[in-house]
Amino acid sequence: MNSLPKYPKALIGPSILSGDLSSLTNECKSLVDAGADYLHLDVMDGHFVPNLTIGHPVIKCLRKHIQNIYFDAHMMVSNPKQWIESMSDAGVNQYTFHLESNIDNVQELIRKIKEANMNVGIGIKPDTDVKLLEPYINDIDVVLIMTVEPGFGGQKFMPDMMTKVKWIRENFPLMNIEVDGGITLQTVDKCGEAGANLIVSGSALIDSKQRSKDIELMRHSVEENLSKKFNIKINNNNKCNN
Ligand SMILES: O=C(CO)[C@@H](O)[C@H](O)COP(=O)(O)O
Repeated sequence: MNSLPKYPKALIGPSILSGDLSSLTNECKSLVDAGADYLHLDVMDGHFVPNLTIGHPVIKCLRKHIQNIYFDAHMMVSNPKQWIESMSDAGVNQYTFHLESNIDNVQELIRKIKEANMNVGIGIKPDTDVKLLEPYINDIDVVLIMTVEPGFGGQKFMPDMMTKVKWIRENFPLMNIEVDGGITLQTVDKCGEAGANLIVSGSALIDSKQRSKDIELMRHSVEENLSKKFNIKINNNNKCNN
């Protein structure tokens, strides 16, 4: 079984979007060596967002070179049902789709992702009401709160999104809450203070000259906040299992 830790832990998942995609394996290995807890893979289809990135053929090749890390696929695609089997076959551990994409039946989509042996995430864009997630939260593994408009790396963090994170942490205390977009050493504190525990950081970590230290600083900030504000205890085994 591919799993996240049972209780919310502070985990750092670098996004490879701003990395050197011509050397994806090396880029990912360097992030894993620097202490990444998981890798966040941004999949874009040019319809749901105005950008194109990588798909399952690339991820499948990547998986042949990197086995011991959890792959979190952020599916910024119009038809998330279409890619479930191929992403599972490519070695993806978590399939996060967007509530705003074309979905006939959300529960059926969740079921199909689980049947394909992947964890389920649901993401929402900045303009989407967090309460729309409520009917599904107990059936999924991760909620993804976008802190920028999806589509591009290097955008500015939207602090207003922290009210959504707080609402989820207060109402679903054990939920894995992932935040993504504009997260740096300057903005990560706000994420942990609001109750986020899964931190996606792209350009800040890719461009860093001290990735290992920055990953550690980000993790420490989130651990401190989770334990102080929400009494969520952390143990040392932080890795996600693949
Ligand atoms: O999903 C996305 C963008 O759509 C993100 O994963 C970004 O790639 C994060 O990059 P930074 O904002 O941290 O540079």
